[in-house]
Amino acid sequence: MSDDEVDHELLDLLRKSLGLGPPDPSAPPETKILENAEYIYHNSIDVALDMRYSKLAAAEIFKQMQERDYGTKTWSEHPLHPKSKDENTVNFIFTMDLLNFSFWSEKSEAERFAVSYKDQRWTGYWSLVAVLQRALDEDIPITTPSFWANEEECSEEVLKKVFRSETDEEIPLFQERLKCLREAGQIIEEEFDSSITVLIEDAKNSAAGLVNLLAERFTCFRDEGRYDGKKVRFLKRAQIFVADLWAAFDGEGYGSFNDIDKITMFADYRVPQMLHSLGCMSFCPPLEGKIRRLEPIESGHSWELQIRGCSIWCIELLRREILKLDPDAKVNAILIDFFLYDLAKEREKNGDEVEEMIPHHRTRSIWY
Ligand SMILES: Nc1nc2c(c(CN[C@H]3C=C[C@H](O)[C@@H]3O)cn2[C@@H]2O[C@H](COP(=O)(O)O)[C@@H](O)[C@H]2O)c(=O)[nH]1
Repeated sequence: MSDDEVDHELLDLLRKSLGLGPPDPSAPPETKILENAEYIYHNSIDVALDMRYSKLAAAEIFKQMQERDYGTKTWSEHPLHPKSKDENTVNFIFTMDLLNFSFWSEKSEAERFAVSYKDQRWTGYWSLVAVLQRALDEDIPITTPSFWANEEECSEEVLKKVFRSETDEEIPLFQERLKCLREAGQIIEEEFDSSITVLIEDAKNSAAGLVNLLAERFTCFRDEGRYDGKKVRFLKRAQIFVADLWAAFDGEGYGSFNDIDKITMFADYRVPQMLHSLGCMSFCPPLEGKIRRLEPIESGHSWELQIRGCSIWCIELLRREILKLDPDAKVNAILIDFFLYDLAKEREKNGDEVEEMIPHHRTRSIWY
């Protein structure tokens, strides 16, 4: 019996013993991600959050977001993000967030995987966006699910060309990315009429519902762990897919969700680094030492789960603090997260303060 089935079995027993009926199918969907993050935070001994710095950071973040008029429209202003409000952008975003993981390299800045596109050299997340845009320019239908499932047309050789690098280093986890494409292509063809918009429509405008649907039907989106024996969900790429849709479509059309504020921060490796540099999050000496020595932390390790869970909870605290400053603030976990990611990349680009920042933690996985 899988963990899931055990959980359901126990829940059913508990319901019966309390004289409760079966779960109400009409109840709004929940992801349990924020609840799990709070659980991790309250049971963390190696990662801590600092309330004073979090209050200061919340005020500063809110001030800068207002000064920059930071909102959903910012998403489309990024040079590489698609601008059209149509199905092509839906497909682009799905492909992007299917593969939106693990860009960090052990090599130097000059030797790491990099993509040259539109006269610029892109690394990290932006190298993936550049790869997709370049492939489309070269008439390779890289954002079409039926293409991914077709091993003749979408051969490993074609994908090597799609993901070709300016350097000798190939994109990290190339084989895992290929598997994600194959799995997603097959499932979308078999269960969603080969259409990502059908998948979105199945969630009936619920952000939480769409996140749960992705986690349920695609193993490559099932980003979960076990902390202190309890199953915890992060679902980072499923959540950022919904968030990217919402931002790209400015909350309309395919980006229209009636519960978008149920989406939490995306537990990646860049935003926790920002939270540390803002003084909001700190690590016990052995963990901090491991991070500073760039030593790998294995996926699922307690330290990794604490970093991810406490980061999600920290952004929730920042969100609550901002709403205390201004109850009408148009701010949610998504926009705070996006803002902190963009701020991290701005700092990296300007080269300022980067030395002082702690390195990001090194976990190699397909989850983020
Ligand atoms: N929490 C969070 N994680 C994010 C993003 C983004 C990009 N989102 C764009 C969309 C809207 C925003 O305005 C951004 O322009 C990528 N990542 C994650 O970071 C890592 C890549 O880091 P680096 O190697 O340095 O590029 C990798 O785990 C990737 O999955 C985000 O927004 N939030």
